[in-house]
Parts: sequence; C-alpha cells; structure tokens
Amino acid sequence: MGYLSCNAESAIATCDSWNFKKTRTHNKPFTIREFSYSDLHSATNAFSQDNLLGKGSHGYVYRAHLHQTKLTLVAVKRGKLTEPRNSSSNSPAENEIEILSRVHHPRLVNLLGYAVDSNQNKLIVVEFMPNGSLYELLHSHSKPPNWTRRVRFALQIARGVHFLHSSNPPVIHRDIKSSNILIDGNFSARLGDFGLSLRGHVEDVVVKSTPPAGTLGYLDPAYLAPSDLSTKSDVFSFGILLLEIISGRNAIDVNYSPPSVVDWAVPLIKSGEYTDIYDPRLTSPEDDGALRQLAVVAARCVRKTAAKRPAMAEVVEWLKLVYKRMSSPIWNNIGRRVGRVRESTRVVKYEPLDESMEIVKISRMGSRRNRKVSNVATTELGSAVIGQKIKPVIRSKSIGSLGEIASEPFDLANNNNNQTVRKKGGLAVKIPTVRLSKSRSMGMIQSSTRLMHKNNSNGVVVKFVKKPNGKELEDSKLLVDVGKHRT
Ligand SMILES: Nc1ncnc2c1ncn2[C@@H]1O[C@H](COP(=O)(O)OP(=O)(O)OP(=O)(O)O)[C@@H](O)[C@H]1O
Repeated sequence: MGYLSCNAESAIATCDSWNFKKTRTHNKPFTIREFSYSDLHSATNAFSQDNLLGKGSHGYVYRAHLHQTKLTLVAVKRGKLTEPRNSSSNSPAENEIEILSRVHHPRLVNLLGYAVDSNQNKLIVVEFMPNGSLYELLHSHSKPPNWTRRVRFALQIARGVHFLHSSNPPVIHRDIKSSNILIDGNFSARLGDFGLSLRGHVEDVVVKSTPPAGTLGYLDPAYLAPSDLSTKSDVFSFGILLLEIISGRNAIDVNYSPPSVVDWAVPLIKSGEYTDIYDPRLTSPEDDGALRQLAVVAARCVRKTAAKRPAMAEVVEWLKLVYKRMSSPIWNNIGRRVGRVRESTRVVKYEPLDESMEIVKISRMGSRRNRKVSNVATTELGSAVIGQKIKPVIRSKSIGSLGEIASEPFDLANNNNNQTVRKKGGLAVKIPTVRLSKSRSMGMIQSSTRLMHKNNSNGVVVKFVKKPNGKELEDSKLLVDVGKHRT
C-alpha cells in the first residue's frame, strides 16, 4: 500500500520520492493520519443523516467535526455497508487511499487520513469542500456561475489533471466529471474521488489488467480494453466537462437531440455556430472570441482518436490564454442574466486599441437555435421515460476527427474574427482574418505576443504583432514567422 499504518491519532509524514521534483508547495511532505473508527463515529454523530453530504455509487460522504485535532471540519467517505468485501482486489476506498497518499496538490481534494472499522473496511478522511460540486453549481443552482468563473474552474481542474499526468508514474483519474469536481472555501475547483484511478505506466501489470471503467457520458469511446488506457482518456472526459461548462447541459441529456453532448456540440462547433452551444442562462458576450477558443479546445479534447487529442499540458496553456482574455474589462462588465435579449442586428462599440481608431463589430443576435427538443424531465442514462418527440438514445456515437474545424483555438492571440475596424469618423474597413492551418503548432502564440491593428503610413489598416521585446511585426512577416513554428 502507498500509505503507512500507525497507531490511532499518530501522524506520519509521507511523501513520494517520485513526485519530489514538483514546485515547492507540492514538495512538502504531507501528513496522513490513522483515525480511530470511534472518533469518526462520534465526529459524524454516528453517521447521522444530518451530517450526510452526499451519496455516490460506492458509498456515503459525511461531514465530521473533529475536536481533538486542528482539522475541525473534514469529509468522511464510508463504503456501502451491504457491499461484500472482495479480498482479492482493492476496494475503491483502498485504491483512493493508496493513490492519494502519494499525491498532494492544491487542485485535488486531498487525503487527510483513514480509519478501519470492525469489518476491516476502510473509511477515507479527506478535505471538506464547503461549496458543493460543480455539477450542483451548473445544474441545480439558481445562480449559475458566470463565464469568467467557469473558465477559472476549467483551468483549475486542468492544472490538477496535468499534475496527475505528470507524476511519475502517472495517475490516470478515469472518472473526471462535474460531480467529482468539488468547490472549496475559496470557491476554487478541486478534483476528487480517486476510487477508479490507476497509478502506473501503461505497460504496468495493474494498468494492463484493470478493465475499463468510468462514467457513461464521460467515458472515452476509444477505451474499450485495458490496453487502450492512457492519459488521453482523461483528456476526453475533461473535454466533455468543458462542453458541460460551456453549455450548462448534461453530458447525456435526453431533452436534447442528440442526447450526447459530443454529438450535439461538436457539429455546431465545426460549422462555426458557437453561440448555439453557449449556456442560454447567461448573457453571451459580444466578443465571444474567448468562448470560441474554449469550445475549440473542448472539441479537440473529445476527438475520437486518442492520439490526436492534446496533452493536458497543452490544454493548461490554452486555458490560461482563454482566462487571460476573459479577465479583460469587457468580460468583467458582463453580468449574469437569465433570459436573453433578442435583437436582430446591432453594432457594438469596443474599446479602441489606440487613439487613432475604434473597433465596431456587427454582431448577429437572436439567431440562436434552441436545440432543446422537449421539456421532458431529465432521465438517468438508460431510463425508459422519454418524451414523445424524441427517440430513445442510450449512448450515441461520438464524433470523429475535428480536422475541419474552422478556427484554431489560438490562431491569433487577439483574434478579431468578423470584426471590422474603422478610422474615427471614416468608413468601416473589413480586416481579413489570418488563420493558421490545423497542422500548425498552437502553442506558438505566446501570451506576451499580441496581434493588433493600426493604420500604416499610407492610411491602410494593417495587422501587426507586438513581440515581447516591443518590436512590431507586420502581417506579411507574421505569416512567415508563424510558418517557422510549424510542428
Ligand atoms: N470532500 C468533500 N467535501 C464535501 N462534500 C463532498 C466531499 N466529497 C464528496 N462530497 C459530496 O458527496 C457526494 C458523493 O460523493 P462521491 O464522490 O461518493 O460520489 P459521486 O462522485 O457523486 O458519484 P460516483 O460515486 O458515482 O462517482 C458528492 O456529490 C458531494 O456532494
């Protein structure tokens, strides 16, 4: 086992030498306690209903007040009492303890300790997350999180998953989904529930002999046999999570046609109909470039072929750029609004990029197609209760390669697609869009490199890139420069 046993209430410092190369905060040895069962019993008031935080497929989670220790509020996970104990393999609780005793990160719901009951079943003690799950925030909350918060959650989870994948040996979570994303006291997202996780290299016996598992709707369609498992399966699930964050709809939802979020969203993204997938409960921003980038990142993560999906390291970099873009004053002014203002066409004024010009964007509003086909209540996957207008679909095929996706997530750092630029008091001039082809590296536009527009000496609006060293690079040179970064 990856954790060390010791007497009740004694603390042991554990650390994983493999993970010792991480940044300072993650290098600190962390403490795993063995709690006495009786302490957890009294801390949860005999596992009372009042302290029940939630129920999962493997057991129950309780709030516990520990008085003897500095940790006052913790969460205790207890397996189902009726579940037979299979001595030949690790229970989900044992697996979770084993994995979490080796990794520790601010973006994870970290292990604090464990206890053993009289039947030798293990109870897990983890950090208490007071603000529920992302699933609840997205689907049951009266005030759904705004766009900036959603992207922040996405970035935080991406960092957590990246940390797991870059551990040595890597940890593959196998159950990334919104109900396993918990929100801490700082309203930051943490990845929890390591019951299905695997730690090891793909060629390791344990990994090679463990049958596929996960949650329908999030499960990688390319993961059909143990040998198919790789970190890219988590990337797929993360992509589904991103689509859920963008659209506010469930991974599988029979109220939509098609019910699978992949089959529903990816064709819309591929055809450039981004606004159709935005959560209708939020105002969609006039400059939705950041959301488009987010949608394209999601589409790349859910590619059918695992090898074509990005690594989490790339996803983190892309999401950092999306978050940066969203942190601009324009985004901060976007309030949360339930219901959508519908207009035909309107002109939106942007903050000028410099004194000599201002930008206007002709935005099309009110054309959002509502793909919801009926108002039947959401049913669990596989449920037979389905409305009259839609056909029962249990698990639709996921969409294949996204080779034809029109725009790259980061084709341009400040991509003004479909925007027009005009000189003050002058006529509008349409700016041609510079687009990189799919084969080009997406990491080459650094956040410190900004695409801008200005009038050159002939009065013509040109694109230029401001390099980190302050030098400007004009459009034609930009293309050459971009070419150098081909992968
Ligand atoms: N550390 C925690 N702090 C606060 N609440 C928690 C914590 N862990 C879990 N919960 C609550 O308990 C619920 C059940 O969690 P659990 O991880 O057992 O199952 P699940 O993820 O919802 O479902 P499944 O077991 O099918 O994956 C969660 O949805 C959440 O509301």
